Amino acid sequence: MTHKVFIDGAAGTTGLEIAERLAGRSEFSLIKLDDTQRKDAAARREALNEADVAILCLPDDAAREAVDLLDPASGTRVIDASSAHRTADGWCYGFPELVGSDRVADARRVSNPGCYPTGFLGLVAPLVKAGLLPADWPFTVNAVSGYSGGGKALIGRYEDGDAPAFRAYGYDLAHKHLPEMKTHAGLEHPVLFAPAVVPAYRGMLVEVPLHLGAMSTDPRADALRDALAEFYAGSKVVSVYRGDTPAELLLETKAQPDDGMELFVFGNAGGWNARLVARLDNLGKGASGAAVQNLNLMCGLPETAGLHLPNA
Ligand SMILES: NC(=O)C1=CN([C@@H]2O[C@H](COP(=O)(O)OP(=O)(O)OC[C@H]3O[C@@H](n4cnc5c(N)ncnc54)[C@H](OP(=O)(O)O)[C@@H]3O)[C@@H](O)[C@H]2O)C=CC1
Ligand SMILES: CC(=O)N[C@@H](CCC(=O)OP(=O)(O)O)C(=O)O
Repeated sequence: MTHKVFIDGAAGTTGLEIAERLAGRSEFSLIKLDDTQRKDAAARREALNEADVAILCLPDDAAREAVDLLDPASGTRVIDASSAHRTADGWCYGFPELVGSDRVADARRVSNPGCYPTGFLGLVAPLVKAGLLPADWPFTVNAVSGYSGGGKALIGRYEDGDAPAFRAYGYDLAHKHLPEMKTHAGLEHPVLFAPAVVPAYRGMLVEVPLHLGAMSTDPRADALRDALAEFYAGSKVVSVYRGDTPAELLLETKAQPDDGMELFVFGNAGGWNARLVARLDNLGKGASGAAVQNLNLMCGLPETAGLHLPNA
């Protein structure tokens, strides 16, 4: 069976990387709109309703509009890469390792996680669920992202303009990723989120520093690492680092696409402090790779087919 897929926003950063991952896969045929039609509501409506699966790679408002363009009787299933539906009723949060592959496979509406939340939730959600980290803890997230995380506009600023060496932002403390981090980790308080951008195209480090000794659950770093390793034991996408503590974690300026996510747990000798770190590609598990993983599941195909993974 060939699945008809329409990428709405196919000319954008996330859309192009999804098409690249689907190229050459005979299980899918892509519905394409040319440059004169790609923002035309009538053409998009037709393509959206013709598709078996529509993947929305659009700004939030345009993603909501795309959902409105769907005929209520349409059988089209949706994967939304935007942040429009990540905590919305009736949408499955498209993080199969956390919500269960079966739920994604059966869903009609799947909201792809944000790139930063993928790192944060990948680290924290299983540990809160296991009772190792308290749900009422005031979590902090420090993160750096490659500039493709900001889509075409930020890519233009870095590649055509005067690229800053380091760009910290989010000082309004109201980043759009806050609701999904709180909701899907099952937290009582919003996280304190400090994002930044570095002059590399792709890649991110998402770090959660923890004062373990001040927690009611009094966990140890080794126990957190063991719990994460057990939780992701069956995953081909998420892995937990078990080696010696590296002196540094690096993002490469010319990194290749990578759809995996590696989790690290570092702790000090006294057991008071820990740093949880996720290393991922914002366009891999943070966006396009995750969308293709979800698409595979929704179409009953091997979960990691077409992904940029060593053993896929
Ligand atoms: N980049 C990343 O790492 C990640 C992105 N996302 C999310 O994915 C979505 C897409 O992001 P990204 O690919 O980076 O963004 P881009 O800006 O690179 O691409 C968005 C595309 O949508 C097109 N577009 C805008 N409005 C409409 C419309 N009304 N109808 C049809 N097409 C439209 C744009 O057209 P034009 O080319 O003319 O501007 C552009 O091609 C966003 O919601 C983003 O937040 C999620 C996780 C990570
Ligand atoms: C570097 C950069 O600008 N990143 C984006 C997030 C990218 C992403 O995850 O997209 P969603 O917002 O759809 O989740 C930001 O901070 O707004």
